[in-house]
Amino acid sequence: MLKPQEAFQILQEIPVPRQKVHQVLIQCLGGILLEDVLADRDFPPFDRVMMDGIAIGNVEIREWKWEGIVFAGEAQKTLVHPNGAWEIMTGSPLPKNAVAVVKVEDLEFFEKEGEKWVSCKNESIEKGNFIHQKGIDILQGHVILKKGTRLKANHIAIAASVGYSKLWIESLGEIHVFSTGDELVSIESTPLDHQIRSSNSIMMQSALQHMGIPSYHLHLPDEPSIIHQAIKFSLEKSDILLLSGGVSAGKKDYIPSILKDLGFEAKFHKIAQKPGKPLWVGSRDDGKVIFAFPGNPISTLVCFSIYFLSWLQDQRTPFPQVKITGLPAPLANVDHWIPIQWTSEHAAEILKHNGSGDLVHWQHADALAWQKANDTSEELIYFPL
Ligand SMILES: Nc1nc2c(c(=O)[nH]1)N[C@H]1C(S)=C(S)[C@@H](COP(=O)(O)OP(=O)(O)OC[C@H]3O[C@@H](n4cnc5c(N)ncnc54)[C@H](O)[C@@H]3O)O[C@H]1N2
Ligand code: MOO
Repeated sequence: MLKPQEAFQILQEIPVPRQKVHQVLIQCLGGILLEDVLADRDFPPFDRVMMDGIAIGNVEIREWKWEGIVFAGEAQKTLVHPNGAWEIMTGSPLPKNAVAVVKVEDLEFFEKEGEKWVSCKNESIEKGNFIHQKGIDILQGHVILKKGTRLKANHIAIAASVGYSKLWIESLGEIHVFSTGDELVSIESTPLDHQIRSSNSIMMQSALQHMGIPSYHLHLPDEPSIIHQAIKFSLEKSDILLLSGGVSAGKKDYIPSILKDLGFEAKFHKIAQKPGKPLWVGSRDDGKVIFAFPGNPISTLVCFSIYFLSWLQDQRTPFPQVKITGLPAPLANVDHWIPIQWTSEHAAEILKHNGSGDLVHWQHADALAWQKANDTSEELIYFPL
């Protein structure tokens, strides 16, 4: 049977299907930029005041005549008197002829002969203080975001600031998530004795949502014709499908044969690992990819976190070794994913649990330690959860 390491290698060969879309900015997070984004003006576009206080033209004196007040959003003023000061707010354009800004905390405003004055006790005032100089960040026409950037929240802010309300990106379309099994009922239901509430799909959907990936969920009964129809229909709308349940050896574990009927080639089915042995991953000639996870909640969690996310993000590598207390003896010929909880920065202990159907004891898991088959070492590499 395939080892986890071999499964990772196979996954690397399966391209992640992405679509080219001109997407509204709010939905661009996580997408890959297909165009250079240019600065439409200098940044900042004017000498921007960085502190509430006064703008002055003479840094040698400590008393200035008040000339007026300017707020952010008002057009640039002019400092008329060489020893004058404009009262200014953060974000306002520096008045013409001003060379420095002094913070309000260092100032005292007072009246002299019916006129308003301002003084400062601060000894060091230098030209340029608290002025965000026009064009110092970037000049108009220069590339502010490079093609190929994977968009994070800060990139979205930059695109907005240079006037791009839409971006050409390569993005994942909606991922369709299926739970399967006649024993499962919705979260809102009161289950009968032999039923359980479905938890796998919401676990996956919430993780996808956190990554900014839209998803759609459907629950399917253990009825081959319905499963076939629903998956066929989904494949017209979605490039990536995630399924849970129905992939092991039970009489109603129809998923692998249905996926074969729908034209999918199994890249692998079953990995020599615990939990998550019956994981099925396949693709079709048109680039569609399906991950069918073993139904036990922990098996889905482990396979989703380790295999699916590493494939999707093309970047998850295990973390360096950590010393773990309480490790069980290694399994013969089967790699073991062991839930661990941190006890200090570089050490962890194992969590005792009741197998891959036990969500309860796994709630404290910080990471998954990777104990390879027959490996007796006490230091293991791990994936954070
Ligand atoms: N004879 C064999 N039996 C089993 C094998 C095997 O190799 N030979 N493998 C075992 C392993 S390992 C796992 S893991 C499970 C996986 O089975 P399936 O993928 O076929 O999943 P189901 O049978 O449909 O469900 C298993 C278990 O998980 C619960 N489940 C399913 N979906 C959900 C959901 N959305 N939310 C919460 N819980 C879910 C389901 O009720 C079952 O209790 O097979 C072993 N058997
Ligand atoms: O994959 Mo199973 O998780 O060992 O129960």
